Amino acid sequence: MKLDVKICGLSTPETLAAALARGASHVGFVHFAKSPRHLDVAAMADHVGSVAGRAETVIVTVDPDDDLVTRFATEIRPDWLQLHGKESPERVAAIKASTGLKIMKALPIAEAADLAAIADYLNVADRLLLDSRRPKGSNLPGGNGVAFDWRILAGLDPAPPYMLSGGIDADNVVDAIRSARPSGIDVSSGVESAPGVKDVGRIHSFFDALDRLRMEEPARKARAS
Ligand SMILES: O=C(O)c1ccccc1N[C@@H]1O[C@H](COP(=O)(O)O)[C@@H](O)[C@H]1O
Repeated sequence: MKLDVKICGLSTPETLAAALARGASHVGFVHFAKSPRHLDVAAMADHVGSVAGRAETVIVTVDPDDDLVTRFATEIRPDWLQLHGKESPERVAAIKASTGLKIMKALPIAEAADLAAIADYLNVADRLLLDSRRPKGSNLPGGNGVAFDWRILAGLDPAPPYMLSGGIDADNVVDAIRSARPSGIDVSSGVESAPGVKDVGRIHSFFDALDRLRMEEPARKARAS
C-alpha cells in the first residue's frame, strides 16, 4: 500500500526528528500569524534546511502576496507551497510559474457539492488537499482538528491523487484511509497535546496505527477476494 504521510505544523527539532524517523514522506511548517503553529520565515528556513532531503518539505500559507511568495522561494526553497486560502486557479498557476515550486492546493469540503471545485484546480495544482471546511467561530482555515464525512469522497470517479486532512488522528486514520482511499494523509492537530504543541508520543502512536494497517491489509484483501 503506497501512502504518503504528511505531518504538518511542526515547530521543534524533536518532533520534526520523530516524524522523519518514522518515515513521514512530507513535513509541513505553517506561516499564518493567527495560527498557534505560526513560524517566521527564518525559523522555517532552518527547519527546511535540517530536513536535508529526508522528506519533502511543505510551507503552508494563506493567500500570500507576491513579496511573501518570493521570500518563500528564495529564503526557504521548500519542495512545496500549500495554498490554504481562497487562491483562484489563476493565482495558483501564477505562483507555480513564478516560483517553480510544486503546489498543493487545499480545498474545503463539507458536502458533496464542494467536490465541484476539484475540476477547477486539477490541472493547475500538482496535488490537491481535501480538508474540512472552517468551523463557525474559528479564525483558522485549517488546523482545526475537525473531520468531515469521508464517505462524500466515495463519489469521486475517477479520484484524483489527493491528500486527505482534517481531524485525522491515531484512532480514526485507518477508518479515514479505508473510507476515502486517498493517496496521502495529512495530520496536524491529531498529533498534538495542545493547540500548536506537537507531541512525540502521539506522532509515534499515529505511525503505529499506520503500521498495523499495513500489516492487516494483505489478509483483509485476501478475505475479500
Ligand atoms: O495548522 C494551522 O494552524 C493552519 C493554519 C492555516 C492554514 C492551514 C493550517 N493547517 C492545516 O490544516 C490541515 C488540517 O489540520 P488538522 O489535522 O485538522 O489539524 C493540515 O494540512 C494543516 O497543516
